[in-house]
Amino acid sequence: MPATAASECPGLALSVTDLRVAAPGGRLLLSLPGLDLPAGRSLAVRGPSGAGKSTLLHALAGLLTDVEGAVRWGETDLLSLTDPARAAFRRARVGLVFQDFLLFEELGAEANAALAAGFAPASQRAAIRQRARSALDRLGLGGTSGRLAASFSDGERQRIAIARALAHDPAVILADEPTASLDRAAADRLIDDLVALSREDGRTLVVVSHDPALTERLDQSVEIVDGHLREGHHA
Ligand SMILES: Nc1ncnc2c1ncn2[C@@H]1O[C@H](COP(=O)(O)OP(=O)(O)OP(=O)(O)O)[C@@H](O)[C@H]1O
Repeated sequence: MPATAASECPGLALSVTDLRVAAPGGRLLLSLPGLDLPAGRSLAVRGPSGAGKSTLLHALAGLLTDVEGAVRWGETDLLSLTDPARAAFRRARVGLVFQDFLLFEELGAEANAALAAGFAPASQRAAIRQRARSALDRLGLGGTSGRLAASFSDGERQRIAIARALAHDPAVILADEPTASLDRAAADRLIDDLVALSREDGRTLVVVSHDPALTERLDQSVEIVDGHLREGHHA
């Protein structure tokens, strides 16, 4: 499937310049002179354990405040925003799929996927619930009402987490090791789903992963080693 034409692309371009993240004690965790990703494209972030990959993803999400440099998504310079403005940007534009699934066990798939509806203005709730339902359908989890989150397999839980990230129609999806706890078959299905979110929907996708079956499917890849960047591109 060809990439969505740029004019129709709902994704946002990423531009990182001179990013520096330090631990509270002052140790430098990440130093990135520059990183660019066009709107609607996908980027794999690889590297050894402890290299700074999750730190980068958190910085791209605007979840770290003690950060120097610039992280721009489209026209928005994340680090220049106030905390509430950054949180509002994240809610509106960024879908997060992080390692621990953070599902509410006592709720079903749809209630988990549509969680954002509970915090959204009344006028947006129906649309969020509708998108959560259609994301679950698309990910093969439609018609599961009556089952609690606890009854789903790890692969299914990961897909519920993706449906939740999609429920507010984000321009950007950030995922941390989305296939880490899955068997090969479930991981491969999830990879197809993730790639389609970028290739077919035109969302910008950044995925931290050790899984070559995933990283090789994305448009670009970078390697982080000891807090520093090594860059490489797929054809
Ligand atoms: N708040 C913090 N205070 C001190 N050190 C931190 C903090 N957050 C992360 N680190 C350290 O920063 C380094 C990078 O961590 P990060 O989680 O980004 O690595 P990673 O590449 O995602 O590793 P993994 O593949 O194991 O998840 C690690 O040495 C970690 O211990």
